[in-house]
Amino acid sequence: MATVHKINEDLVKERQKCTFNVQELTYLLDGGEEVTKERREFENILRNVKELQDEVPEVYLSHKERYENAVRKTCILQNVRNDFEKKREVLSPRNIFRAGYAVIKDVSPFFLHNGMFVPTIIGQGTPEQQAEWLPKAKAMAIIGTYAQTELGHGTFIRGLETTATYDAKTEEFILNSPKVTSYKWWPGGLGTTVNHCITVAQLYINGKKYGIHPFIVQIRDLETHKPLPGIKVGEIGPKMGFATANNGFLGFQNFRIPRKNMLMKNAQVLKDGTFVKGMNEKLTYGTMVMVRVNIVSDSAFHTAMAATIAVRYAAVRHQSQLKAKEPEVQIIDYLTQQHKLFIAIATSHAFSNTYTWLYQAYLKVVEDLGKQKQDHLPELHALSCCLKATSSRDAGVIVEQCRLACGGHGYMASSNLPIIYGYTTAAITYEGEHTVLLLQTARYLMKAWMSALEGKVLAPSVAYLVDWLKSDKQRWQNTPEVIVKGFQHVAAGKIKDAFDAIQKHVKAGKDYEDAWNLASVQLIKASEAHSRAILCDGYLRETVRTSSSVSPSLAKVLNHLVQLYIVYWTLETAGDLLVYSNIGKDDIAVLKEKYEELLALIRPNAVGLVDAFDISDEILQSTLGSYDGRVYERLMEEAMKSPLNKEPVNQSFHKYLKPFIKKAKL
Ligand SMILES: CC/C=C\C/C=C\C/C=C\C/C=C\C/C=C\C/C=C\CCC(=O)SCCNC(=O)CCNC(=O)[C@H](O)C(C)(C)COP(=O)(O)OP(=O)(O)OC[C@H]1O[C@@H](n2cnc3c(N)ncnc32)[C@H](O)[C@@H]1OP(=O)(O)O
Ligand SMILES: Cc1cc2nc3c(=O)[nH]c(=O)nc-3n(C[C@H](O)[C@H](O)[C@H](O)COP(=O)(O)OP(=O)(O)OC[C@H]3O[C@@H](n4cnc5c(N)ncnc54)[C@H](O)[C@@H]3O)c2cc1C
Repeated sequence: MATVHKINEDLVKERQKCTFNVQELTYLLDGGEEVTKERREFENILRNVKELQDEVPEVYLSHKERYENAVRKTCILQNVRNDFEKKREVLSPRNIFRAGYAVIKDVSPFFLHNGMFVPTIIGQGTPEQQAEWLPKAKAMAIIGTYAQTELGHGTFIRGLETTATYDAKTEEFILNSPKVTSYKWWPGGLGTTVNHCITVAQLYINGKKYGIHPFIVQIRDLETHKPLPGIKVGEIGPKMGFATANNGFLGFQNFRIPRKNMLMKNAQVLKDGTFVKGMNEKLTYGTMVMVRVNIVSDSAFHTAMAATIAVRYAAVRHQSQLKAKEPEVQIIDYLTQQHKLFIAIATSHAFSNTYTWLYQAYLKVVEDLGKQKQDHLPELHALSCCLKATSSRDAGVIVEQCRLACGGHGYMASSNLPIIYGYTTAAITYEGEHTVLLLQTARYLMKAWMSALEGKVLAPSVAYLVDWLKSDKQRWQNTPEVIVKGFQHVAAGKIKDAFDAIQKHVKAGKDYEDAWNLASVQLIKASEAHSRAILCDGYLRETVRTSSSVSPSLAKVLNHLVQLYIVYWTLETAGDLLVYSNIGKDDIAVLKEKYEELLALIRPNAVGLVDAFDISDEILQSTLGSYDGRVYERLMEEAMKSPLNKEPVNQSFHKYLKPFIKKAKL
């Protein structure tokens, strides 16, 4: 029988202090009691699968062993999931995503299968193509990835070099990787796991180039798993994180695939080689838009993980005295510690709230596209780009801040913060590099500004530009609503400045493209300001909306959090607000006090708030963040698992140290 340990006394006291119902918040964050129950039930089943327990912590395994262990466990996870779904409903994607962390400590080698391979078949395939591949892909009879990036190009996908040349005689495409730079590089699972992939390649028909399109390609034999003739595939080697994601490379040499393997929901190639244009060539980029939306939710979860670890640890950890002769204090009672941590909790809520409305906006665009309507696509693209960029970047900063808040122990692998940092920061680069995505949003903002100047009606997310042009700056008040307006004024001011900078360069004789480049630092600043205004506005609106449907005690805490988020960012960007809004120095002084008040209000609920994220110990994988707070015991237990502690004297002593010391004595 498993030993039941006592909960750390500090944590017991913290939980007693909590002023709201933790369970109620968990249900709210999950999207309903039923979702929470389903999640817990599934996590509980996984917890009891003996084969999923690691005898040796993964960190001590070699690169190869780690990968093999990840494949082994991912297969078990998939089987458990299939059994679960036979008896009950299909698990929600977020619940299966979360549970994955309890199984694979790092990133699953199957990750891109569900993350991008299946969604691309859904988003880019015709009904016939979906009927052919989806059942096999969903059942995992075929396993795939998304192979777009190449050694030479990741951002500029119009520059991809893999070619798909149509041969009308055989009704096939011939895939080739003409140069080393045209090798696919990065796709998750490609190294040694998948047997299929979506390959994004330049289409050629009769010598004419038709741009990039997605193709389904089988790359390995389904029986032997050997690469098919004409395929060169392998793993790219160790990275900063993503240790078990099995990222790979792939090259083609006159590799033939049938015509029906080009995903043709948008553009088509007919049997005779006629090219039929799609409604909008950018619809080929659809999977990326979906993943960017999802990354906002992932950023919320990664932030919640780090906050849970660091807040619980801060409640357990005592260090230094505030006053002489008094006991050492819980480090959570240092205001500087609260400053580091409470914004982590609020940020996770801000991203969850943002994801809720952004996902609805995404679904609406998908529905519209089905009716051949694409009016809201540019706005969704602009929003998904800047919110992916900002949420992943903020999450990276927050996770690192949480690590620092745990002092030396945060640097231990067993805290799990290094691995969380590894996959959180990867998201800043993948699915569209940070700066590049901010610049995509900036393109939209420049057009919006021009439309505003022309007096046109703007899309809701940029409608504030019209208000800004119409009215004088509002009289400043230190209320969340007026502060959000202030963020909009900053965004509008920076958008205008960037626009004017481009115009100035153009007037001085520069090409528009050069002018754009010269103004691009201002452009990314405008995009960042726009993101912050959107995040604060959306978070405030969602909180107001949900507050009416939850208990008054929970509504109060949610209100503290959203205020904290808004005031935190006011103080962080005070310089901008002083330039672009009516805020005064005195207002900032008042807000500094307000911020300290909010920290004090949140303090009794800090542990309750991270408990409400309801991240099980199996998912957290952290000596510092477990529910029972046995921090020191767990650190010691984990240390004892080091292979170096398995023998009293390591052989290197006899081999190297002893002769070395002897020589030194002579
Ligand atoms: C078990 C679980 C355990 C552990 C998991 C742990 C951790 C993982 C955590 C979370 C991950 C969660 C989910 C993620 C799932 C998978 C992700 C994993 C790995 C990442 C995979 C990848 O990275 S795939 C490759 C992604 N690549 C990119 O994103 C490339 C970026 N580049 C581009 O998108 C484009 O090239 C571009 C947009 C930068 C430029 O394109 P282009 O040159 O063609 O366009 P222009 O700039 O000239 O613009 C022309 C007009 O087109 C408009 N436009 C551009 N894009 C779009 C679009 N997508 N939709 C609509 N419109 C678009 C643009 O706005 C221009 O319009 P104008 O009106 O201004 O002309
Ligand atoms: C962990 C991980 C997993 C990945 N998984 C996959 C996968 O499964 N499938 C897949 O296809 N790809 C994958 N990728 C690749 C990823 O999508 C690309 O790395 C990413 O899109 C960035 O492209 P890049 O590497 O070419 O960077 P680059 O574009 O070369 O960026 C280098 C620098 O140049 C700057 N830059 C580039 N273009 C511009 C511009 N127009 N204006 C201003 N600055 C610019 C960038 O801001 C950056 O600072 C993965 C990457 C990582 C790190």
